[in-house]
Amino acid sequence: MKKGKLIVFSAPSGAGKTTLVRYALEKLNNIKFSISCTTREKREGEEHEKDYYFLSPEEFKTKIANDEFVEHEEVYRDNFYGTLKSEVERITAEGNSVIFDIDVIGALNIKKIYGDECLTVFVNPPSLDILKERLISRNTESEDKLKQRIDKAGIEMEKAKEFDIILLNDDLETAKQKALEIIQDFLK
Ligand SMILES: Nc1nc2c(ncn2[C@@H]2O[C@H](COP(=O)(O)OP(=O)(O)O)[C@@H](O)[C@H]2O)c(=O)[nH]1
Ligand SMILES: Nc1ncnc2c1ncn2[C@@H]1O[C@H](COP(=O)(O)OP(=O)(O)O)[C@@H](O)[C@H]1O
Repeated sequence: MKKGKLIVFSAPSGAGKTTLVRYALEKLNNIKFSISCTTREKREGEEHEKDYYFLSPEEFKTKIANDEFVEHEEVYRDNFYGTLKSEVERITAEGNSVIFDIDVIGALNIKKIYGDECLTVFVNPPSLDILKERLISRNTESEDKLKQRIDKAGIEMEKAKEFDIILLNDDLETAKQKALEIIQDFLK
């Protein structure tokens, strides 16, 4: 059986990585989503064990103590996120490749661990103003959470050059097709 590879999509909040990752998962059957753990509250429409493993801070800390994470971080104030070793093992053991939707630091850490077996894709918004508009129109964040995400975006965008590929998400259809091409090319 061919060993699975790792594809990491990353971007500032609101750039469109979740939209692109969901599209790729719909279209390609040899990639599976790495479900992360998080301590943030569940948004409307999200499901436990599908979008995230929604954990209490205590449950999250236990997993850190038991060394269950490949990487983990406090991405936003008081909100922890982490990739489980068991997710990567489960998916690659089935012969599938893993697709991640994680933050910029997490992405670069995964790349350090897995090297050439891993492709990092930075989803670039056309501009910071458009990023803000998308986040506002998604309508999922309080004023405070929105500000945290926007404040972090500039620093995250400076890291784009450390990624294997930068994917511009301006016209959504074009970006979706480009995302499929990038993944299929890497998995060839
Ligand atoms: N390092 C790391 N970041 C993660 C993980 N899971 C999700 N994230 C990132 O955490 C950030 C916040 O995610 P989320 O709360 O879903 O908000 P959104 O980006 O605004 O949709 C995003 O950049 C996610 O990609 C993970 O396992 N590890
Ligand atoms: N190319 C695009 N043009 C317009 N809106 C977009 C585009 N890509 C994504 N969006 C919208 O922008 C918002 C943020 O996208 P999302 O995938 O949640 O971003 P992220 O996961 O990076 O935080 C969502 O409401 C999504 O529908």
